[in-house]
Amino acid sequence: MSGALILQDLRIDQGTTPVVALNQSVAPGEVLTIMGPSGSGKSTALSAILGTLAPAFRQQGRIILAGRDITALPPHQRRVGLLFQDDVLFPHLSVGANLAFALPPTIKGRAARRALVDAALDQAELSGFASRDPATLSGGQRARVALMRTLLAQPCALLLDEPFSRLDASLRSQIRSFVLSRIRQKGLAAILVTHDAEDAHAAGGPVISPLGQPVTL
Ligand SMILES: Nc1ncnc2c1ncn2[C@@H]1O[C@H](COP(=O)(O)OP(=O)(O)OP(=O)(O)O)[C@@H](O)[C@H]1O
Repeated sequence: MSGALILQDLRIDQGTTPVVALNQSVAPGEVLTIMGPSGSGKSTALSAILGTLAPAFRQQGRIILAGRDITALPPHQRRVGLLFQDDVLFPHLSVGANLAFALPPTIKGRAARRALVDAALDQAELSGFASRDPATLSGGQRARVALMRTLLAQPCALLLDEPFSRLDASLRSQIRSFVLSRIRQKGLAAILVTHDAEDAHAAGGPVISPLGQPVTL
């Protein structure tokens, strides 16, 4: 299911200091980029959307995803996926089992679950990798499996927290294109947090600070 992610006067304060102030609508398939110096509130904005904001902060405003007000929902009911730089696969599970673990429990039956895992591996150009040990994958292969695992949970929106920063330059642009093409193909509303102007440029959407000011690249 896809739909817009609407941050309606989302405001997060720490004491009397505003950390996040966003009034923004992200269309299906669009990527909003949030940039800013260390400590400026980028991760705080993502935590609020995920539903994991620390108690030290005060939150106001509403978060609407695909027509549903998710502001007060617990994280597992929000259908918001997260991809981050240290995304690790479970080392004791095969690649296929790592992917199957992410599938919603509503998808029943071994054959149906297996078919979805195989289709995800195909899309990641990793057909035949289901029984592989994650430790035997290259960095790029691991990054593609981590993305497919996030997508198999069938999120409506995808948050990307510096997801490419551990990859070297050539792999970075390859994985970035792969991630962006999946976002467009699935029509996911996405928010990218990055320090990298090239990432922001490739994302193609608006670029703003956690306080909602436009950022010039
Ligand atoms: N759990 C917490 N409890 C209290 N204050 C916090 C907590 N997490 C972050 N902060 C503070 O909130 C502010 C925003 O932090 P945040 O992590 O959102 O910044 P950031 O832009 O993501 O930084 P970085 O680029 O370094 O990851 C900072 O002043 C930080 O010290």
